[in-house]
Amino acid sequence: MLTNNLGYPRIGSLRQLKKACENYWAGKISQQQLLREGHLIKKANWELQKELGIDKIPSNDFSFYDQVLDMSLMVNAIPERFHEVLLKEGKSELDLYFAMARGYQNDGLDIVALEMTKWFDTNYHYLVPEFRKDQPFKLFSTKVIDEFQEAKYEGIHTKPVLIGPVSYLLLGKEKERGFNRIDLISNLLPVYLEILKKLEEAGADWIQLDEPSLVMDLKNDEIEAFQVVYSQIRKAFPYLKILVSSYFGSIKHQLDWLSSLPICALHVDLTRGEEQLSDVLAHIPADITLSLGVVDGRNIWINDYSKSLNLLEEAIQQRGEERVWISPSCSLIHVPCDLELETNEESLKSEIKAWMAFAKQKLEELAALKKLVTSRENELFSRNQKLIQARKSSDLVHNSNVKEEAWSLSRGSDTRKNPFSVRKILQQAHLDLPAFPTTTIGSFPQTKEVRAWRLQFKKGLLGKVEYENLLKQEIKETIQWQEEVGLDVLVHGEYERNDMVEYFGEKLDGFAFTQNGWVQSYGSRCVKPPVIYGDVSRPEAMTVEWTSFAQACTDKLVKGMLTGPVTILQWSFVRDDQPRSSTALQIAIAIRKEVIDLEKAGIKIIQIDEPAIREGLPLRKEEWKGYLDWAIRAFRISSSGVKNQTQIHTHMCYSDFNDIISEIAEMDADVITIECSRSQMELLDAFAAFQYPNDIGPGVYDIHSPRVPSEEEMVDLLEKAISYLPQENVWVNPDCGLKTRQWSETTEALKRMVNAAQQMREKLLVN
Ligand SMILES: CN1c2c(nc(N)[nH]c2=O)NC[C@@H]1CNc1ccc(C(=O)N[C@@H](CCC(=O)N[C@@H](CCC(=O)N[C@@H](CCC(=O)O)C(=O)O)C(=O)O)C(=O)O)cc1
Ligand SMILES: N[C@@H](CCS)C(=O)O
Ligand SMILES: [Zn+2]
Repeated sequence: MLTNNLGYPRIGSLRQLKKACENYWAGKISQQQLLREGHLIKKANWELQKELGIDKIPSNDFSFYDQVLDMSLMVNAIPERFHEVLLKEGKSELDLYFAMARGYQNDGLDIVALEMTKWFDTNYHYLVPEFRKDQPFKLFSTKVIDEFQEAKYEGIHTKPVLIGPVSYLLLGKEKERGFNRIDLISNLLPVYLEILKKLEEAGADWIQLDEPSLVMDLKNDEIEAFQVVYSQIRKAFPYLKILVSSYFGSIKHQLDWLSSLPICALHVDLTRGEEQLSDVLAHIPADITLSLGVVDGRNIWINDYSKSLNLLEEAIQQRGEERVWISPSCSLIHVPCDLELETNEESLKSEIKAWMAFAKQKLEELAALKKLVTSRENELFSRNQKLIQARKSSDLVHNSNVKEEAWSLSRGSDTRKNPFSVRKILQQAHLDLPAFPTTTIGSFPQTKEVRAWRLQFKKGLLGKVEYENLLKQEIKETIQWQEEVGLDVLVHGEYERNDMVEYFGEKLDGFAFTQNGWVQSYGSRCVKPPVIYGDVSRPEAMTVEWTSFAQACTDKLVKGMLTGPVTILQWSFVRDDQPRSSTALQIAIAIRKEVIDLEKAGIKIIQIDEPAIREGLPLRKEEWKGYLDWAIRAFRISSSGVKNQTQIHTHMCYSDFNDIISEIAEMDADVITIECSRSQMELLDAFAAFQYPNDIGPGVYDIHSPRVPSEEEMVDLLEKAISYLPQENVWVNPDCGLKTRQWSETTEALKRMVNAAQQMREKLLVN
């Protein structure tokens, strides 16, 4: 029986890739140095996997920015606006690649980046391929072949990984009307065939084609595309072994037609739909190898060997050891690299650490399971089972007061005192805001200085009072600056937060956090998801002091800034010993208390960010209702403890709301700010069609790109916005927080944004 890995984290265990990319973008290192750093990470990953005894080691799982963007470059899906980059002196394929990811504002060019969106239900973001009618494809980037050769040169025979052609098309977007992107399959397939030919010539035997769209609801023409693609591949390459890999859910609903797909191996995610195994065994022909994803690639808890071995044994009995592989459920890019780097008892108690496994430890688990399949009479097994039992009964996990509070929550705790129409009038009187009120989403640039102060504080090199005074000075200056620019609703800037989820994780009981547990979120940006191990409660106020300080610096309104329960849940590693809904409820109660305390402290506007509500949506529609019921209720519980006059904002980004607009309306936030600029306000279609009643701030400034939009662009976007929405409901704001931007970009962009709002007021004779 073989062990099979689908993908390994590519950021480097100390985030070497982040640092190298950012240095390259800043012109501090050469392209050669960047490529060298990439090579070192790949080499280290391949060697580690070999050392740990992984039989099928992936290549092309590395990426300098994003694996979907890599595919777009491979098949030459490069929108025309980027073509000029290569004509500029000294610009290479890699510069073109980064231009597509980040936009390009240089050498007299001003090019908007590709759109970015969530990778299925994860906190990873990919760059959306753009498709046009009858679009031709051709082989452009040979990265997959180069990386196979690179590994071969290091003495490692790898299994190249590509996103399968059907999922690649489904992940993209039609950029003009009158066609369906799946119809491009006949143009795309020849490029895949050409690549497979080159890989075969280079000596590859197994190829992994990731088709995560298999876990979604597929239309007939999409199923037909699967059938055409894989039979053509088999016809062209009778000796190449194709592993089709599904993940993030069950494929039970596809088995009727999947059973006749001419492939050599199929990967299934048994951590999400363990019950599918018996159906898979019954439907998938016995000569097809099954790669069983028994080790959770989305969470950090140790594997329960007893449970995994039961599944593996069921499969082995049916089709023999040689036709069963042991795998993580999906690529390991969604978990941090190495638990051994966690040595701080204060943030992660050793008792809890013993229940956890990161990417490296998960590979060790695969190797252990391979050993244990022959016999459980082994120290590895008994030690594992002891830890599983210890976690179940640990006092660290259970808090009866918290459970009691959740059970006894009074009826009506999830409803504001009056409907929005009443609240709007009261809030207008209370807040006295102009038409097209301007605001920002919360964070201001997290400069090197701010991060360095925090690092020094954490290392004990800076005292608490000194650290807090530095942050207060920063807040004071930010407030003054916002007043000067003329923004209407100010924010304190979130300087005290390392991250909008990790910060709350550090303040709440029931959470542990890591020193080095980085996971890629997009490009060079990483997060350290906190670990929810036990019942959640709020020992003390978390943001009141900072917000009150900011409010004391100005007569203008300062908006309190919180992260919502669903987002805290979604962006943490969660408990797997109770339903997500129970954990969400506990967090909601904690946030509700914070909202009430902010109101008591005189804060009149409070924003509860919920960018991950859409991301948490189950991948299959039939499961949506169950999720939305508890997720929306959690938000409502967190936000409904305040008076009518207190204005509740929420914020969402990277999401398409078309299909959940009525639930978004049920959240009943007084104002919702959303990301809209890259998609040119397309998202507002849904709000308009639904006649969304509350206020909306459609983002007019794409904060993911260093590019500064012009005032005219923002006016254009606002004009578009009021063609969808009643103008009295429209707010003016960027797409998201500004923590990743430089001050120079922020200053210019926000001045232009305030001017754009003023232009709208003048044009429409409102104030
Ligand atoms: C809004 N988004 C968020 C998502 N998920 C989150 N958990 N948080 C989010 O804000 N998902 C959707 C979107 C987009 N995603 C991201 C994700 C990450 C960032 C981001 O800016 N990340 C920062 C890291 C933030 C952080 O924790 N910083 C630490 C500093 C740690 C550090 O690097 N220290 C250095 C020393 C300081 C220095 O010299 O820079 C060191 O130790 O060497 C902190 O502030 O304390 C990133 O840089 O990747 C944005 C959007
Ligand atoms: N308040 C947060 C929201 C990010 S989604 C910020 O401004 O960074
Ligand atoms: Zn956001």
